[in-house]
Amino acid sequence: MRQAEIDSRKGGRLRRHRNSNTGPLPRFTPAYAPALGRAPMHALVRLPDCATETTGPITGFGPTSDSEHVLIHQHAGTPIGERIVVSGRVLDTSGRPITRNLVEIWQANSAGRYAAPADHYDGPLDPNFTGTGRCLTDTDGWYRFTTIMPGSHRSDHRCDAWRPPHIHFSVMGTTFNQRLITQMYFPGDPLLREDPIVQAAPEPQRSHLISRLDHAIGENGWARGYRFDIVLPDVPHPLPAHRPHTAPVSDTWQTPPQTIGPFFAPALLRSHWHNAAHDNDPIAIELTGTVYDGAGKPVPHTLIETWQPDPRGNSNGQFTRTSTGSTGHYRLRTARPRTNAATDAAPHIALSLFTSGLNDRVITRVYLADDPSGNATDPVLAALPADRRRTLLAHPERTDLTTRYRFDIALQGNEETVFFRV
Ligand SMILES: O=C(O)c1ccc(O)c(O)c1
Repeated sequence: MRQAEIDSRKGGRLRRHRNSNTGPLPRFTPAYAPALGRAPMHALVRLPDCATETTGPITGFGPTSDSEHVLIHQHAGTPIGERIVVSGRVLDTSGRPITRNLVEIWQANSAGRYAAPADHYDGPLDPNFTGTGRCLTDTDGWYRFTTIMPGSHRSDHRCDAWRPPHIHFSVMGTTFNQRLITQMYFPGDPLLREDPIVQAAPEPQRSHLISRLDHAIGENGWARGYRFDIVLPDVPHPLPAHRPHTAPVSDTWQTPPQTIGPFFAPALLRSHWHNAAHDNDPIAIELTGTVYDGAGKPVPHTLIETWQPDPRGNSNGQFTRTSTGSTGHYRLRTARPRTNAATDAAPHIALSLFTSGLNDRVITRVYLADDPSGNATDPVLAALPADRRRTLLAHPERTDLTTRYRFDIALQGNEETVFFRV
């Protein structure tokens, strides 16, 4: 199909989106091809502030070693490329530093190739570069990585399109609401103007995706420095006595999300993170399902994270992270959700889904279908039309060892899952 034809079909779909007054999803962009089959068509449903989404995993899974922020020392030899230091502060819009918070990055090597099995671009791999790093912010919200300048990646969606060199950033934030995945770009890059992922972010936020050359951050004669600050939305803070360190910034300073893309696995996944329950926990449940696109096809390389606060209302809840891998299917293990002292909601699990084609994550809730009396009291379920309410129910499938629930997620189509705005 010719590009003009593709664009006009996409345009038609987008117009229908607008006319039906249901969407599109914020930051939907038809020029970013996988968005077409994946961006939900229904408007996001506003969630009331509730303990589930206003608590969070705080540091998530902390780094296991100090060297994880130096990406050029992870192998026996030195990776090929220009050395750079990337550093900045993580703040909220009140100017409060987000401290001891997990920042994770991943990027292509200097030839534009990711060391991820899902990347089939034929640029050379560098045996000395994985391109993944992690660190915790310090007490002023600073993070710092030493890496190499990424090359431009050939887009899978158009053979004549090259992504501007970029570094993917994942920041846990202090609550489920604040969780952010974005991308950092480099100043003066002519590819920025034509990249549909960058362009999907509205100005003035778009310019906050572009780092600043900063010699104070680099190391004289050894590495160039780039400054990239990340501003998360303000949320009720778990530490009310905490004093702002900088002046508050306006909401338009918030760092916009950017797609996770398909190549996050080496950076974000560890083999045990899909399991938040103890091995012999009698109340653990398994949650399994498939993520579907609008054509009913499974969606591979999708990141799923779940969160449920401790039922006593403190912040030691359960967090899981897993992916749909190459099959589109996911499996995780967590505690059976219980009634939470701090909410009037029926037991449920909060779930975020990040995938290529979506510049922002989508958020949903998992309720258990075998708790009809509890679900009948839930104000969020009650506010939904009956035919959409059922998309939030996980169905039990008994096994010998544990209770397994099935929760399929449809990004589009007749059974489109209800997605929320927080
Ligand atoms: O969604 C994608 O296909 C895609 C590919 C490569 C990237 O670097 C990226 O950010 C997204």
